[in-house]
Amino acid sequence: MSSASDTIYSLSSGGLPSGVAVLRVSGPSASTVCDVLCGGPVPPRVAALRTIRSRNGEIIDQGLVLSFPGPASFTGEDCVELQVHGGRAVVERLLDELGTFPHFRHAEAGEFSRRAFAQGKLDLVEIEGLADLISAETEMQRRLASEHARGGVSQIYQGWAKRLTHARAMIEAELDFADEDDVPGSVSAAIWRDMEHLSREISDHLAGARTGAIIRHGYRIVISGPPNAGKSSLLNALAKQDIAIVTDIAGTTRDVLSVDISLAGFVVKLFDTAGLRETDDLVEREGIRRAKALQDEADLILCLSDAPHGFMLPDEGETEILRVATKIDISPELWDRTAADVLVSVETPQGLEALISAITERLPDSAAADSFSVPSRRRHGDHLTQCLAALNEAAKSADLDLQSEQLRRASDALGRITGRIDVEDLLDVIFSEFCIGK
Ligand SMILES: Nc1nc2c(ncn2[C@@H]2O[C@H](COP(=O)(O)OP(=O)(O)OP(=O)(O)O)[C@@H](O)[C@H]2O)c(=O)[nH]1
Ligand SMILES: [K+]
Ligand SMILES: [Mg+2]
Repeated sequence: MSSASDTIYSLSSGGLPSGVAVLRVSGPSASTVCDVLCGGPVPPRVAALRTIRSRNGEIIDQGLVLSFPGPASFTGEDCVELQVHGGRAVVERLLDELGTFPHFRHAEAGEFSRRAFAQGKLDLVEIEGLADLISAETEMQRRLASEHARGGVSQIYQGWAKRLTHARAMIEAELDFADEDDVPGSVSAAIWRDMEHLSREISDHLAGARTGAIIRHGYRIVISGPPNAGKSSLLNALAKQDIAIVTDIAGTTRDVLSVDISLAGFVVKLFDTAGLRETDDLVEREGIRRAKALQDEADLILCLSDAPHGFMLPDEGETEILRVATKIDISPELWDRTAADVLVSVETPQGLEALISAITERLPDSAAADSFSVPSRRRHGDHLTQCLAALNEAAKSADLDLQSEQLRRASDALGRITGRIDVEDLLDVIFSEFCIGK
């Protein structure tokens, strides 16, 4: 049975063998590791070079020992870290040895972070940021994750929560003293002015959710157009890899093909799709259905055509579209300046740089100072939307009781983002994203 009173341990560094392996221990008995295996206590937060011996005095390894007495540690509990040689047998032996300590057990995935949350060292947004930081693969993902992990976004939410609490307190006061004349009406007016500002701030922040999603999940570009427009050829050219089959037979691509490329620090997901046309071929029809479905989820659609009047623009939807003229090596004279947004040929090749620039221009602006203070997850966006709805309800209502109740809802919604309230059901989901040792 896992219990919070256990002392937990695990390898916290990556795959073995490695130059150095870091083993982490956290819990009430962590410091006994220094006493029993490392020849005695070590000074807090200073690396101490020690010979590490088993209980029966056999030398296991020599390494650095660090002690972080709680609460000034990652988990908030007493922690000890052993930096040893990263050989499999060394690590195995040490883990075995730690397993023999009373009330010690191996940590579960994310358990160190979960303890940090339980001890109030980190809130949920910071923890999610940490999980993202560990899995970050692009520069933008790293910057987004870092902003969340270091508490920048939590600070914003805390500031908002404080203003909501203040507003509620003032309204409650007005309720309590409604019969008396000594609550100045201007207090209430000032509160509602601030709530209006708050509402706008939250809306602006919510508008950044798309940026957060693009950074985490990638910017989705669907390549579409009639058969033989050169879609697969363009995918291959942009990916600089021979991924999709290219032939002069119309209807070559049926399944959706996808490849990730990296652009200006973002993950860009390119999708090659079946050529759009009327057909009785069952397989091709399914491919076309999938192609159209994908357009709905796209951030950008590249509509390809090798003839000026051949563009098949989607009928509806708000997705941005770029008209890309293809194969312009064949008959460049067909194309006047307004017929397409970009002109390319994969043969010569030409126009690919211009196409890449046009795509890059449409990526979120990473230069703005607050580009990374955006909601990074769906759950944040959902709670913020609830918060905003309650706030707007409160502002509309003339009844003090209702105003107070709606403001309470608004701050509860904020509290759920950082995990201050009512998130028990969420915890397993969030911490399961972690690897063991974090
Ligand atoms: N000259 C020239 N030919 C091209 C160019 N791009 C593609 N082609 C040719 O056009 C034909 C069709 O290209 P694909 O890339 O298979 O076209 P597609 O749009 O994926 O076709 P489907 O998958 O069948 O819908 C192939 O024979 C390509 O070699 C280009 O820039 N210049
Ligand atoms: K083809
Ligand atoms: Mg194709």
